[in-house]
Amino acid sequence: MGIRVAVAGASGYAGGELLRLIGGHPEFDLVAATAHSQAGLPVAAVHPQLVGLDLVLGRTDPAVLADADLVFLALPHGESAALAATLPDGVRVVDLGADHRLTDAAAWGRYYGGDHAGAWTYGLPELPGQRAMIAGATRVAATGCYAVATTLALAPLIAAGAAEPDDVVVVAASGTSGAGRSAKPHLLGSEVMGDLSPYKVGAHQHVPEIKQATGATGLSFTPVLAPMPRGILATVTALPVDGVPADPRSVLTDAYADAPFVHVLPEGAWPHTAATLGSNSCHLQATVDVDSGRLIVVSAIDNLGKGAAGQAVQCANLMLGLPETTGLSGYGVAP
Ligand SMILES: NC(=O)C1=CN([C@@H]2O[C@H](COP(=O)(O)OP(=O)(O)OC[C@H]3O[C@@H](n4cnc5c(N)ncnc54)[C@H](OP(=O)(O)O)[C@@H]3O)[C@@H](O)[C@H]2O)C=CC1
Ligand SMILES: CC(=O)N[C@@H](CCC(=O)OP(=O)(O)O)C(=O)O
Repeated sequence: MGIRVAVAGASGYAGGELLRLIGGHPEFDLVAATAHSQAGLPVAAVHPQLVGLDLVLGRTDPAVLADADLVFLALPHGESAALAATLPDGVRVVDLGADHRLTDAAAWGRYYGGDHAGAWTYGLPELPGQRAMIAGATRVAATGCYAVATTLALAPLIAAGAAEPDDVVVVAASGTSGAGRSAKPHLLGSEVMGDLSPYKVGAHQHVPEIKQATGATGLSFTPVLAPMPRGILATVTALPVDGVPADPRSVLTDAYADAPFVHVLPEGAWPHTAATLGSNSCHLQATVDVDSGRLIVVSAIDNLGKGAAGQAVQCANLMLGLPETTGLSGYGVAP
């Protein structure tokens, strides 16, 4: 018997990707997968890509989950905190939702509303010192999808004193699975195909999370919905400190020398989403804008991989004393 893991919210997009990764993980045994409106259905009826996984979705009930060694929560914002509070201390928990990411209660109230449940250990192993923090934690709040792509691009530049923290501009495009699987008119094929549309302009909930994770003090973030199922491409620009650009690419290369899933691409090669699909990788490239002198970093991830389920498994591996790469691939699926 391996390590007993359970997934709450298994009928959703992030939950489905978790089930796929757990199925290929050499140390994990899936003991429960739960849902809400779709409880009672076989997993393969909800996720046809998982045919052969003979399990019925249970109800999201603490009694079903408490028997696991580790529980992944892939629930809508606001649902994780109440459930997690009912799980025994001995059960490790990785929450893919936002409930426990922010340390600042005022920022939580401004962007999410309702009671602030308090912060857990932040689940981005590539931040300095964070790998050890995650390894010692029993509760981890995995990073938001846009926050993964942006933070991996920006945090080393601010930490190295290469980028001014007070004037950061990010424009990031996401595939539609980033919005979850529940039916919404603006996500219909007829609405999305052939279109690029900005949304939550000037008021996206990942702004306080990115500022917390990177040390940025002034951040303009514009998300764009893109006509593809998966992937995030974030373009991050910042002013160089004292107006003198350091080589941003070498700052990133040094920062991620020991990070198995972050790849600074060869000079001249630029990240694109298709190359990261199905992987737990983040692809980065950086340069200095010849006109404005701003530092530019482009970052690509699979929002359901490094942006959600892959990153959650990476954190779970660390919490359980396994190599962080166990059961995860840095290679994408193409074409
Ligand atoms: N999609 C993404 O790219 C990313 C998502 N995340 C986070 O992961 C979490 C899940 O996201 P995602 O998979 O996209 O969402 P989905 O909408 O695709 O799935 C939501 C899941 O939660 C269940 N659910 C819905 N309402 C309730 C409720 N009231 N109580 C308990 N369970 C409920 C659904 O069950 P049922 O279908 O049976 O109703 C389903 O299993 C969110 O917190 C999201 O922010 C994080 C990073 C990236
Ligand atoms: C395309 C789209 O709508 N994306 C969602 C991403 C949010 C998400 O998935 O939540 P976390 O990453 O915070 O968990 C949005 O912009 O709100």
